[in-house]
Amino acid sequence: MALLEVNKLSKRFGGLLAVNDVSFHVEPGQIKAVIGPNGAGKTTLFNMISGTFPASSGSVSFQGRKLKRKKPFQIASLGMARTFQNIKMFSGMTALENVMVGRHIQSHAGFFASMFRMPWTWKEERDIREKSLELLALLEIEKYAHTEASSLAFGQQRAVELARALALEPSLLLLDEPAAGLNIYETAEVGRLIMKIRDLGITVLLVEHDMSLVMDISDEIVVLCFGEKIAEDIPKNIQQDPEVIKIYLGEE
Ligand SMILES: Nc1ncnc2c1ncn2[C@@H]1O[C@H](COP(=O)(O)OP(=O)(O)OP(=O)(O)O)[C@@H](O)[C@H]1O
Repeated sequence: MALLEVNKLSKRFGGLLAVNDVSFHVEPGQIKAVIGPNGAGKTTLFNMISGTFPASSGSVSFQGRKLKRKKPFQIASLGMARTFQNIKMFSGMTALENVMVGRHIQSHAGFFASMFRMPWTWKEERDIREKSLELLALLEIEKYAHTEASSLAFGQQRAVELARALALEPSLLLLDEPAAGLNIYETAEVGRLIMKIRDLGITVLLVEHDMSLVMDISDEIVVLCFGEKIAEDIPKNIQQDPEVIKIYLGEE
């Protein structure tokens, strides 16, 4: 069974059909990418999958369950975490605290009880701290655990963001332009981290403009153009697809 099924999904904004009848599957353990020129509908598609806004028609199923009318936090608690195009660190908080916030969302005690340090939350707090440090180590940024997150280099902030998303213990990770704002070295690093995350058994769906990253790490690619899916294949075939070449060269 597919982990995620996108079935005839459409989104209309007034007279504009931003996503038009798009269907695809994401299989467990895959890295799947959605690409397409500016305005192709990639972010709109992501927002419908993660519950940011409802689809005009069509459906999304996750782990065999339809997600209709579920709010983003409900979808996240089912095991689908996402990151955003613009990195959003909690200001005034260290890298570790940023990850701990992600973990608190799914803790028993709840965010407020933990904030006020109720006695019954102490053990849970210690566990959350330990698990968050493990995630920082996994993403190779443990030495920045106690540095204010917003003062880190972009590539390191991206890694903190990935750790914070992993703190939800997702089975599917949605990444919205993970290489946005990164230089080529940081992009290569993020690519390596994404593959490391996949190797832990976490499925990844990403939207990305950086073609070398997409071609390097994806198992399969969906190409959108003016809201429609025009191709879906392995990277080697996408690179040779005449229609895909035309829209990218046309864009240049
Ligand atoms: N909230 C909205 N209201 C009206 N139109 C919108 C809205 N969000 C997106 N659009 C339009 O829908 C189309 C698809 O936009 P979307 O942001 O999904 O594309 P994209 O592929 O993510 O583009 P980019 O690569 O530039 O981020 C565009 O024409 C955009 O102007």
